[in-house]
Amino acid sequence: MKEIKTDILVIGAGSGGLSVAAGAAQMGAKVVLLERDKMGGDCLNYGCVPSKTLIASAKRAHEIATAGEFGLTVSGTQVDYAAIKDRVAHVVASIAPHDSQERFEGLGVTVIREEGRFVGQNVVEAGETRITARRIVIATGSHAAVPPIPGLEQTPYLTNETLFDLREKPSHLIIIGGGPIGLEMAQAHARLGCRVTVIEAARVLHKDDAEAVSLVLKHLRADGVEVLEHTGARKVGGEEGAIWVETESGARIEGSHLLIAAGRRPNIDALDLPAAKIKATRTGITVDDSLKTSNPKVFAIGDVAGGMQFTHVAGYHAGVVIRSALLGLPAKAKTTHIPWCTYTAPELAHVGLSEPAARTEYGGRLEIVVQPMADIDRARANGTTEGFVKVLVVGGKPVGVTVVGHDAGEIINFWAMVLANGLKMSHITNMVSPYPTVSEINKRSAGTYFSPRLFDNKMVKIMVRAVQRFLP
Ligand SMILES: Cc1cc2nc3c(=O)[nH]c(=O)nc-3n(C[C@H](O)[C@H](O)[C@H](O)COP(=O)(O)OP(=O)(O)OC[C@H]3O[C@@H](n4cnc5c(N)ncnc54)[C@H](O)[C@@H]3O)c2cc1C
Ligand SMILES: NC(=O)c1ccc[n+]([C@@H]2O[C@H](COP(=O)([O-])OP(=O)(O)OC[C@H]3O[C@@H](n4cnc5c(N)ncnc54)[C@H](O)[C@@H]3O)[C@@H](O)[C@H]2O)c1
Repeated sequence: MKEIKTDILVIGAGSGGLSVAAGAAQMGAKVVLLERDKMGGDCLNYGCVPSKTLIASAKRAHEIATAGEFGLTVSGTQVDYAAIKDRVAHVVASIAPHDSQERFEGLGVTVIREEGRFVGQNVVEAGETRITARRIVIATGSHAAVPPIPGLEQTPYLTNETLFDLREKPSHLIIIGGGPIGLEMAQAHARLGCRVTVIEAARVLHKDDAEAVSLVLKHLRADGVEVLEHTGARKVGGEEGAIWVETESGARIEGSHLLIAAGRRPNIDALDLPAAKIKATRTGITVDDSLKTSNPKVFAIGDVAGGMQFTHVAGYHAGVVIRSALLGLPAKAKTTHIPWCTYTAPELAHVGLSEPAARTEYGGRLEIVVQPMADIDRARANGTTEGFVKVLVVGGKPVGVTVVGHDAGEIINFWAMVLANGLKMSHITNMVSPYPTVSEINKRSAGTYFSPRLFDNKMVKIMVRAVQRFLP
């Protein structure tokens, strides 16, 4: 067995692990990085990148199908599902060099392509190598949770790890789970000409603003997606190409393919966490707000830590750990300024408190501003008038924002900046937005907030009359 001593050992070369490894190595630390599968983790290989690339094809298909509204006649469009998957693979391959073993070795990281397993409090074995580290960062991510539905184990099904390799277009895709994965893939497939049924045990996108979700649902249904809510899958069966699902409400759905998108489980089974006295639950490794596990020499970041499961959160966690493990500075991971976006059409994005949480916390002090997209001239020109920005304001400061509409994920960036820096609505009125842009909606939201204060205010009217009397 080969022995290595290092400053930092990172287990998992996905969004979180790669960011820690790159940062630590470039700041002069000795870094060892373990990866048991593909460099780049879920986001690059089985998650964000392939899903958003597939959505891009679906968006084109939809634009062509609705070109008539813009005075264009298009005929004879064919969907070549295999060619779309070729493009998905091509885009993944074009990003892969950034996450590659070669690039990281070039940064001075020792990359070992083996599975890591704890054999002591700060000792990990990976293949024929034993690594002893001053600090260890677990960034092993998550995998698709497969619910214990009778018959599922004997039935062929897809997960996010196999969906993007599928080359024959499903004639009828049944999806169990109406979270971000389920809905993004449902709409993309419907727009590519598949029949799609989503079975959701609770309500779809249950973490998001209910009013915004209902707009998303309206559009999904208009695209032909059948969405069954508040009913779980009771029984599943069938064979390749002929799958059936019975729901708790008694419906029987027959389709060609089944996608399981029913949440995530942390990748912890191979780690032998008890050997390092690290505590975990079903949802992830237990961490404090500095991302330390129950073993103070070991951190856990990203999906495996069981909190918000997004690439940008894994990257943010990496920064917190670098500050603490490398520079010895106090660092805490917060969540109130973390945005997210579900890339359906319309997109649905959020940052900060939800409306129910803000009501509980602030009661009567909460003010709500809703700015419709239809008031924005550029949205009219673009034909994307559906949607709104909803800002939850307390004492002049936004505490939560939901955006639903075209490019909501782009618009939420602005509000992420506002919340991260504790800016007020008055700061937003100071800016000037170029006309005509869709992002004008942000400034308009601040205008909508201040309008009643300015225009429905007796004192302002009295003051203006008085000033007008004395002005030369
Ligand atoms: C279909 C889909 C779409 C998504 N879309 C988005 C999106 O649009 N935006 C967004 O922000 N997030 C999205 N996500 C979530 C995002 O992919 C994850 O939050 C992100 O990848 C988590 O990063 P991570 O570093 O924690 O884990 P990962 O990126 O999964 O990396 C973990 C790595 O650890 C390796 N590993 C595991 N165990 C071991 C071990 N014992 N030893 C060595 N290596 C190990 C794994 O092989 C993997 O490479 C999506 C996820 C899915 C499934
Ligand atoms: N755009 C993005 O940023 C993006 C996209 C995809 C995924 N992600 C990340 O990946 C995570 C996982 O996504 P997800 O959609 O799998 O998870 P999720 O947990 O958000 O949604 C899973 C859904 O499946 C339902 N469900 C579970 N068991 C079921 C059953 N037996 N029958 C019917 N419904 C059932 C749940 O009620 C839930 O609504 C997300 O929470 C998010 O953090 C992000």
